Amino acid sequence: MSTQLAALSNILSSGIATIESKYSQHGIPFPSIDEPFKPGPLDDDAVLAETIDHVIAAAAHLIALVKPAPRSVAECALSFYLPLSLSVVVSANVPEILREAGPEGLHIKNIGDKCGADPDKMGRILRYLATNHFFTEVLPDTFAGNRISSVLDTGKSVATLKADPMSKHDDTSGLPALLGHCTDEMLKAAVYLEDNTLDPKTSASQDPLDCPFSRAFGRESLFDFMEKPENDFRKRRFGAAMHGASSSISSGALLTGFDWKSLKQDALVVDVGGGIGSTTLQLTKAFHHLRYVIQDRPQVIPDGVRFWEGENPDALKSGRVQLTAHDFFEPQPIKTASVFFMRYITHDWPDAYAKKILKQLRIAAQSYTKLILYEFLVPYAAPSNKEFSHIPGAEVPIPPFPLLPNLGPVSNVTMVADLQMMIASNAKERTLGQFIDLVNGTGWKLVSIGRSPKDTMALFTFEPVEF
Ligand SMILES: C[S@@+](CC[C@H](N)C(=O)[O-])C[C@H]1O[C@@H](n2cnc3c(N)ncnc32)[C@H](O)[C@@H]1O
Repeated sequence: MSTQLAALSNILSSGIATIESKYSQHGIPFPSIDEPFKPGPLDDDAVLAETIDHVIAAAAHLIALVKPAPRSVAECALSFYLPLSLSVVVSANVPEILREAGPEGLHIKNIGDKCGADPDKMGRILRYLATNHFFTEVLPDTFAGNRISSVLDTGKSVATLKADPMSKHDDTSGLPALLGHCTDEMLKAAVYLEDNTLDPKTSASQDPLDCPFSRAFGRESLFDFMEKPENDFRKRRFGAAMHGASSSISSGALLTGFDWKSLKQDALVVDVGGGIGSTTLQLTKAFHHLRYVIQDRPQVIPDGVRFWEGENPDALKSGRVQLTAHDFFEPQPIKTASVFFMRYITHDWPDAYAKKILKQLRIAAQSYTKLILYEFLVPYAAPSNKEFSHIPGAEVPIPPFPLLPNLGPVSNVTMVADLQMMIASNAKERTLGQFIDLVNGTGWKLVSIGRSPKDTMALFTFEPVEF
């Protein structure tokens, strides 16, 4: 019987061999960390995606085994410096400054001059990031961008960013915006996690305002907070961050987890709480025969119009895509939807509130209407007890020994999204059992779960039932 160390070593060596052979079969080199990130021809290769997940899980498992436990704790206790350092460099436009400097990089004196920060302090922050493979220290005190830092780059010139800082995140990938949202308002709220979890006044509360965000910023929702005039930059950044969230993870399950082609010509898809419409944009690119309505709070609609005017103005002009204000706690005015779709909505609300949203949609549904939720599905770190194995898509393959059933840190995006929801609104990402509990009594029944390699989210399809 193989030891854990030997089994992990085998997963790593066979995984690396598979990765190298896949790349050599396609006649392309494995991407260098010194080159900017670019989507590649193998990005949708399912075998490669699974192999990479196993390699990541094995490498993390190996580190957990071999690193002395006191060192694990001490390093973890100080790991908050990583997002904090990234926050500094993104706000100071360092990824753009270093892109303009090219592969030779720039000395910290010049970086400091260009971003108006003390060179010594900026250099120390950059060295910590380079030590963790964000950026490269090409010569002592001289830094260049690399593959990881390239995704923190808005793609705009430094001059443009300085001339119009409010628009920094408009028309970008949204990943620098996602980083900014997480390391600004969310990180400032997250430091209250311990106080909120252990305070008997808030510990068991389901009130969205009894959350760490309220402790940090006052008793108002994240959305009300964003809509204050002084938070206009944060609101625009949040819209872009949601777009970044879609581009950072494959949307495989969105497109393949439900048979969108089976919907009739001009069937209506309503993206409820659709934000600026970044998910609808992906659907419109893939499914031309459908009509789409994006509903959100009135304050969000102008940002949505601006987004569509940049991305696909014809869709608005032709009426194939419409943006309308609607409060999803109020009766749903559209009664002919083929699909009520929601991404990142149930995760924003504790069960009692999310149930109200689902009930309003059920009241407006026809017998043919489907409810589709595109959300994270929290995987247990324990083996499945097969409770829901009758639902297509509920079970996933068991990874090789000794990897955790949820592949450990491969599931971290889902795990931290769950904590992020606890911070923002006392809400949650849900396990499958928690989704079943959520829809119980709302008139919807889960009929399938669509998943796709590389997509950390799942597409849940529900059909109406009596309630
Ligand atoms: C996490 S964002 C998700 C946006 C979009 N579904 C996406 O995935 O890009 C949550 C959205 O819910 C909207 N929202 C919050 N409260 C709402 C309400 N009562 N009625 C309608 N939309 C609401 C917010 O404005 C925000 O756009």
